[in-house]
Formats: sequence, C-alpha cells, structure tokens
Amino acid sequence: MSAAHSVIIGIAGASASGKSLIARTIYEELCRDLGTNEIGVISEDSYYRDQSHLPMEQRVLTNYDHPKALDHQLLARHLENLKDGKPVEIPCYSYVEHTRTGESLLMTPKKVIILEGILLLTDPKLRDLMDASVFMDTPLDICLIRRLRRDVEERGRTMESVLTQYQNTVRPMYLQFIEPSKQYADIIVPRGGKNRIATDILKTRIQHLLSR
Ligand SMILES: Nc1ncnc2c1ncn2[C@@H]1O[C@H](COP(=O)(O)OP(=O)(O)O)[C@@H](O)[C@H]1O
Ligand SMILES: Nc1ccn([C@@H]2O[C@H](COP(=O)(O)O)[C@@H](O)[C@H]2O)c(=O)n1
Repeated sequence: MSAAHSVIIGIAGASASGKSLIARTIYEELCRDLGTNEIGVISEDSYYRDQSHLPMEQRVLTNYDHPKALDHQLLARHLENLKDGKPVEIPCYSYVEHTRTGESLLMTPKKVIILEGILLLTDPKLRDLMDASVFMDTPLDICLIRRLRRDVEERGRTMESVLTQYQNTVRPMYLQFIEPSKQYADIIVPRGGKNRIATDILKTRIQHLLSR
C-alpha cells in the first residue's frame, strides 16, 4: 500500500484519560504485524505553541487546555504531508519549560498513524483527516488522580500547582471544549487505556481500513 492511503485514527478525551496508553498498546501490537516503520504515534501535545520568547512567569499562566494553545494548522499540514508521502519534522515539547525544545523528530510516511490529544475532535479540519475517531470516556475523578501522580512524577510539577491548574483551566476547559467534542467520536471507550475489548475493536478496524 502506498503512503497516500495512510490510515489516521484520532484518540481524544480528558487529560490522563488513557489516550497515550491505548495509543501505545495499539502501536506495539500492530508493530508485530506491520513492522515498526509502517505505524507511528503523533501526540497533539507536540504542537503546543512555542513560547520561548516569553519569560517563565508568563508561560506558567498560559491556558494549556484552550484550543488556541495548540497549532492545529501545523498539525493538519503535517498529516496532509504524511498522507502525500512526504516526511515531516515533529516539534519536541517540554512540559517543564512550557515550550518547544527547538529540536524535532523526523517522521516518515506510515501506513497507520495514531493521533492522540485532548482537543483533536474540536477541530473540523483534523476530524476530516481522520478515518476513525475515539473518545476516552474515563471518569474525571480517576483522570485527576492519574494526572496528579503523573505530573508530579514525570512533568516536574508540585501537587499544589496541579490542583490549582486543574481548578482554574483543566476542568473548565474539559467541560467547555473537550466533553462536547465527544459527539464527533465514532467509538466511545469507557474506563481507560487498559480496556482490552476496545483495543481489539480498534485494531480490527485498522486492519479492515488497511485492506481496502
Ligand atoms: N486503566 C488504567 N489503569 C491504571 N493506570 C492507568 C490506566 N490508564 C492510564 N493509566 C495511567 O494514568 C496515567 C495517564 O495515562 P495516559 O495514557 O498518559 O493519559 P493521557 O494520554 O490521556 O493523558 C499514566 O501514568 C498511565 O500509566
Ligand atoms: N506546558 C504545558 C502543556 C500542557 N499541559 C497539560 O497537558 C495536558 C494535555 O496532555 P495529556 O498528556 O494530559 O493529554 C493538558 O490538560 C494541559 O493542561 C501542561 O500542564 N503544561
């Protein structure tokens, strides 16, 4: 199959709902059949806007859960390039510095691209580029527990900062933008990234799309 027929699966849902986990599971299991060169994962987080021109005091004030924090135009262009068989340079992002690192990762065209991110389904252009879309419908209290642990252990945050950010922006933006975008999902996955049946259904769908 040529790269022009890339299958793009979009996985959206709340922060810490299990998007990365299910994306990684599908990636690892499909790699066994397709080979590591034919499948890739792209995180919407890589497309947070560069803020290197701003001082740290200002960067921490950004609302990272509002669609305008992300460069969806660049993401859409990259997906179109990959579909056209052209490689792209995916920006690297630092949650500690709240900006792009200045480095990038080369991604070559793939048969399957798994895209994961909180606000993907809010954007009509991105939705149009997807062959199938998923919403991880994990209860918000579970997401908060997982985010708190992850952000303290992996993203250089304090418990206090995670809870303040959650109340000020993460939860309100979920209710305003992310939860309403659930209506655009083809599949709604309860409980989180370890949902075995949902993972199998998605893998079967991808295999079906590849065989067209
Ligand atoms: N079903 C689950 N059971 C236990 N831990 C989970 C489950 N799903 C995700 N996690 C953990 O919760 C955290 C957030 O999950 P992740 O997949 O990174 O979420 P997201 O990509 O949606 O932000 C990670 O530390 C992950 O290992
Ligand atoms: N500098 C940043 C950038 C993003 N965030 C938070 O990340 C969340 C999205 O990533 P997930 O892996 O959790 O889906 C989003 O809710 C932002 O609040 C951040 O805290 N700092």
